[in-house]
Amino acid sequence: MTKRNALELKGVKKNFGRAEIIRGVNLDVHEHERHVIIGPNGAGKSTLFNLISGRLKVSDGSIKLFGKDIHNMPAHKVNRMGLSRSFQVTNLFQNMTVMQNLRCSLLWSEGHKYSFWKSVMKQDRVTEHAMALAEQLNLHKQADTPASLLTYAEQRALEVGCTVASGAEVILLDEPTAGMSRTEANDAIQLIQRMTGENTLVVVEHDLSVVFELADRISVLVYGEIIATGTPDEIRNNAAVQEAYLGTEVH
Ligand SMILES: Nc1ncnc2c1ncn2[C@@H]1O[C@H](COP(=O)(O)OP(=O)(O)OP(=O)(O)O)[C@@H](O)[C@H]1O
Repeated sequence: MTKRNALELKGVKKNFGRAEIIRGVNLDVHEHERHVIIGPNGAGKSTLFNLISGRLKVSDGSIKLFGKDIHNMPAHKVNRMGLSRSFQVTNLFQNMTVMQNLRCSLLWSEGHKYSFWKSVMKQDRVTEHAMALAEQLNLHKQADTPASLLTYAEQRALEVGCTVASGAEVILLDEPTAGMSRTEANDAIQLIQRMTGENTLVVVEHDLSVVFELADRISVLVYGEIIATGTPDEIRNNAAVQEAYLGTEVH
């Protein structure tokens, strides 16, 4: 049975001035899969994420989310259509507590405006859901702690929690284990696996042990082009990938 595509990129290009940074990317991300994008520094991974999430306009080509065109839609509309990009730590509400951050994302998923925040704060249902998420994130003991006082790893966990709480089916995570110790990174992978269950996940990641642990499929972006897409084993054994990027790291 053919798998439904959550995301479909066809001939996507992005120029900055005369520099062509994304050079005709074709990429299918299947529904429910964990798809990791790897590539050397400057390959264009962040730019690709910015194009998918609507932060940047494509210069050419198309991007579909569950069959609907989303390229050149503003980021908030792409988000409303079911795609959420992990907020960087700096985008958490730093002065708000863990619970308030989670509530905010839950309310966004239900379409409330932030201006209704105070009245809706009383809703027991939202509170219960936020507490359940805090427990899943192992942040329930810090439920009333402002985000700014959490450790770095806890902030990244909360960021994942808020992304999941926002109700998107497709989740983009940008280097979710960057700056973490090995133990923290392992915990973060487990948390991502636990929290994102049935979601479709697209992840940019540098740490190859994380990549091979997390990915159902991997795409390798080199110099603005995807040179290979496949299962972790296929990518490990792909001669072009080894030559262009992975080199001895695989071995
Ligand atoms: N707004 C911009 N204007 C001009 N050039 C840009 C812009 N954004 C990115 N670039 C250039 O595009 C190229 C790809 O950058 P990008 O950040 O997408 O790569 P990356 O694969 O995410 O790199 P890294 O792994 O180091 O984060 C780089 O040469 C960068 O300088």
